[in-house]
Amino acid sequence: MVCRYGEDLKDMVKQVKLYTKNGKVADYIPALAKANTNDVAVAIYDGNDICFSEGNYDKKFTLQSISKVLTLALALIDCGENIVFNKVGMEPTGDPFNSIAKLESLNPSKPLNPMINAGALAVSSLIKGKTTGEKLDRLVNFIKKLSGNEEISYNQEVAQSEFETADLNRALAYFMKQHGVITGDIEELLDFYTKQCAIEVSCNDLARIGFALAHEGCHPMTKEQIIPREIARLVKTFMVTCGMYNASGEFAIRVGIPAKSGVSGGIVGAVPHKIGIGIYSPALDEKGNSLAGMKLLELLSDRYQLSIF
Ligand SMILES: NC(=O)CC[C@H](N)C(=O)O
Repeated sequence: MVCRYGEDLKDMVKQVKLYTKNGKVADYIPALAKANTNDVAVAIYDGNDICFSEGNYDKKFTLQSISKVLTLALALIDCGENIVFNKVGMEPTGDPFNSIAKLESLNPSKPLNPMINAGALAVSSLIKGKTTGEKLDRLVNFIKKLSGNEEISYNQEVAQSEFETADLNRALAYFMKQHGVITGDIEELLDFYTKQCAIEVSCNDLARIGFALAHEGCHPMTKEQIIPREIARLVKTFMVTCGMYNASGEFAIRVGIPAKSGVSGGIVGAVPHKIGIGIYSPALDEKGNSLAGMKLLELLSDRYQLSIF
């Protein structure tokens, strides 16, 4: 395939593969420990139904924290800004993604933003649906539309593995219930949250999701407005300020692309009005971001002047 990014991507993937040696796959969710540390894959979508891909770009992995961007968009569609931001704030934390510290020290104890686990749990509790199954179906359908992939579903083994070991997330959720941030049954919420995190995608899917976000929530083919413009703008802003957890500041300086990572090693990037990027490389740094993935985004940003700043 003759393309603008083709040869460059090959070189870049080769370069960043070295970084995988310095990272570790997440193992606090036991099923994630099976990932192959050396994997690096990337896909870029420019809206012309041509995906420039390199590495094992069709390999499936779970969304993990990337799902937080999508549940935020859906909760905003479902409930509107007032209700959502009554439960969760808009400020970066500077703390690890699963930290409980600020929940206790702040008054009221509402989570600082929707990209940390506490905030994401509060947001997930707002998704409309009578049962966990109904909520999950709505979320999966939303992701099917954004990615244009009808096959999207969740990985039961990863969901179960996280559900059985998610005691820190349980603690966050019970703490917030005690303080009136969350209402409803916490085990049901954990069931939904761990399934949402276990939704599987490939780099190609992520690149298409990134593209839709980059183009104000509009589907490139059908031109359907899947996410209202204002919500797409809001979500991308959170990706810039909080998308890489407590590495978001440095990432904004070095890369400058609205992006969201997950502990499976995935990253979605949305370059406004240009391209969507999907990356998979499960070797993580100590903050839980894909090492080779972040380096690859830095190379891409430099090479094609993709920083929004
Ligand atoms: N940073 C992440 O990707 C975290 C997501 C993971 N499911 C958790 O809640 O711990």
